[in-house]
Amino acid sequence: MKSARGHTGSSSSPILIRGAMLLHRVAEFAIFAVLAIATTTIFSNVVAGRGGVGPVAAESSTAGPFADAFAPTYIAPAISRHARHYVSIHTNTRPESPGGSSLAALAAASDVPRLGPDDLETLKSQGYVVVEDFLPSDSEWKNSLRSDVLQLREKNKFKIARIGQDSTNTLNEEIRVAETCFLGRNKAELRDVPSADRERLYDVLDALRQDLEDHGAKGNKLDEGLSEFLYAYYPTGGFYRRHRDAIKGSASFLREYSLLLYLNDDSYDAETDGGRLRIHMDSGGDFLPAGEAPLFQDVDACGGTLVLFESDRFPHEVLDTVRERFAVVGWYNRPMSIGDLASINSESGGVGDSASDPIRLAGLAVAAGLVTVGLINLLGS
Ligand SMILES: O=C(O)CCC(=O)C(=O)O
Ligand SMILES: [Fe+2]
Repeated sequence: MKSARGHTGSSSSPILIRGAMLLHRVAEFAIFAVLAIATTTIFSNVVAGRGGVGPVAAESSTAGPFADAFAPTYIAPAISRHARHYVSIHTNTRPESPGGSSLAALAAASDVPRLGPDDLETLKSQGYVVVEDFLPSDSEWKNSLRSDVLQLREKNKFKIARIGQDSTNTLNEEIRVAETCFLGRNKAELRDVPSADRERLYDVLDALRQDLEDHGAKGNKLDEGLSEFLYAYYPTGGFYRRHRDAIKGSASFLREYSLLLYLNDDSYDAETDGGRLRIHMDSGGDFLPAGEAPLFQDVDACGGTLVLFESDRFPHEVLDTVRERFAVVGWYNRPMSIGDLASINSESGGVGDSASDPIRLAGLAVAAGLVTVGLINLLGS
């Protein structure tokens, strides 16, 4: 017995010790991983200004060879040039978020337009939804937001829009001719031009985020601080050629839903004024694959129309404008995970407009460093 116990003891003890050591290292790594996520979150929030609606991030994705497999899971409508295939009926009194949310009361109280159950269902089933008259045509507020755009342009708050991610963020006037102004509740650059209408816009964007989070197809949490919103102004002769909003391997891949809310005035007529949004449904990325027939849906950029789509599914473009064109553009992002961190750092860098890039990248680098140290500890001894 004794010798058996002794025998057992002498061979199992190293196993136990190794097991304990391994557990210790796994725990160590877990702590590093948590620290890494916390660091990333803190940096995201610092950069985003921590308001409901954060500023930030790279503008839309860029041209480049298409790498990802793209397999639509729905049958798109027949090729369309100037027809809207889907029009969601909007009533001026939007129902509250079906599941109810902490924002529902606020939304109802301040007359914030919301998505209806049908809109959410359509988004879920086809990956995009076009909601005409999300802001009713007689909405004074829509006109006030357009005035806000003009006011911010006058105060030089708009920049010539760039394309691409971070360090590759380039001015390419063959791809895009537009001006943008990043938005966010705590955006320092906008503090000297306050606007109650813009504050209301943030409420609407927050409420939409809540609806998407509660009832969207993707089922992921949407990160308040990482969401990105901007005003886009296209002069006459403006456009934005075919592109994707979410590119694998870059921080734009955190984008779950793209949002467009048009602010054009009631006399806008897509037939004569141009500037339609074209949503592509072929199997390509930034380009239509050779030999494949074009398949797309055009959306008139009528003031008050809201468009939402899954960011990683639909290449899209803005057709040439014949008159100035106004839009709110945005992306609802999911929180960043360790997996994202690894893939973002191994490829083209983090999210960020040119001003916030270095900070964000430093944050990502610290976070990545912590993960690496954790890994080294785990593998090392
Ligand atoms: O203005 C629009 O309709 C689309 C803009 C867009 O696709 C973008 O900024 O990524
Ligand atoms: Fe886009």
